[in-house]
Amino acid sequence: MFGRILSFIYGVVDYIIFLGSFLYAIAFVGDFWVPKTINAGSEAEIFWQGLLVNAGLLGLFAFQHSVMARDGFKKWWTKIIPKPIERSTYVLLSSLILILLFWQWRTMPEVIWSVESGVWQVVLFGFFGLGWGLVFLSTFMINHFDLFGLRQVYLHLKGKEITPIEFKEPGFYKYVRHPLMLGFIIAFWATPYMTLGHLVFSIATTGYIFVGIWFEERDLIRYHGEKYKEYRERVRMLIPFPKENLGD
Ligand SMILES: C[S@@+](CC[C@H](N)C(=O)[O-])C[C@H]1O[C@@H](n2cnc3c(N)ncnc32)[C@H](O)[C@@H]1O
Repeated sequence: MFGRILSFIYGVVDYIIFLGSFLYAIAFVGDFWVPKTINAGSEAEIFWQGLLVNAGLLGLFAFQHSVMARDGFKKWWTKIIPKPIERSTYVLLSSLILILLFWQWRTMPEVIWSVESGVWQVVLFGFFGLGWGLVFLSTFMINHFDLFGLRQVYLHLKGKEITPIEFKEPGFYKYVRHPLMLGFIIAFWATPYMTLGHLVFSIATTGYIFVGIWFEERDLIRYHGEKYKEYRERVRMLIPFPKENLGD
């Protein structure tokens, strides 16, 4: 019982760290409210140095996120750490790498575009908010508490078996297969003030999202077989229009 309570506390603490880093990410990318943002903080003296540091930070996040989410890694990893805290540990490491990124990010202030019109600024901020809203709501449509490890430590606390999440098509998932990723793409690109640093961030994260989707769908087909294949035939990856309307 003691171990179960400890696992639960570990899961809750990880979730709080995740929530803090997620909220910070909104302000970091949006370039408001917090002292260190994508455009505010330390600038590398040599351009290539800054680019290398930023690429390294983004690469580290992508590497951790991709490797630790794979089945083969999980099988090996759960011989070392207990299964109920596997997801929480994944979430914790992701959050810590994000915090490292916020802290060590080098600004690259060269302006790529700057929207002066007040109306367009509001429109772009609206899309920025819409993107984050899409991310947040999509997590609840799949299973917010499973994605961030709380469900697993709760079931363990109650002495119940940890069952996998079934394939489903709730809410936004009826229109696109990856609404959460679509939300990130919108939030990362919708800005009235695009600097070179922000552009590097947006290009790298968008590229990584496509790689992540490829890996995720490979796993989803393995778990859910024909059901997911049929879903993929019928529903688009990211563009929320019925397939037949765009004729592919
Ligand atoms: C961070 S969520 C992202 C989901 C999706 N890629 C998106 O952008 O909305 C990743 C988890 O969602 C699960 N997942 C993705 N689509 C699903 C679906 N239609 N039904 C159930 N689980 C799904 C994957 O197996 C994975 O564990």
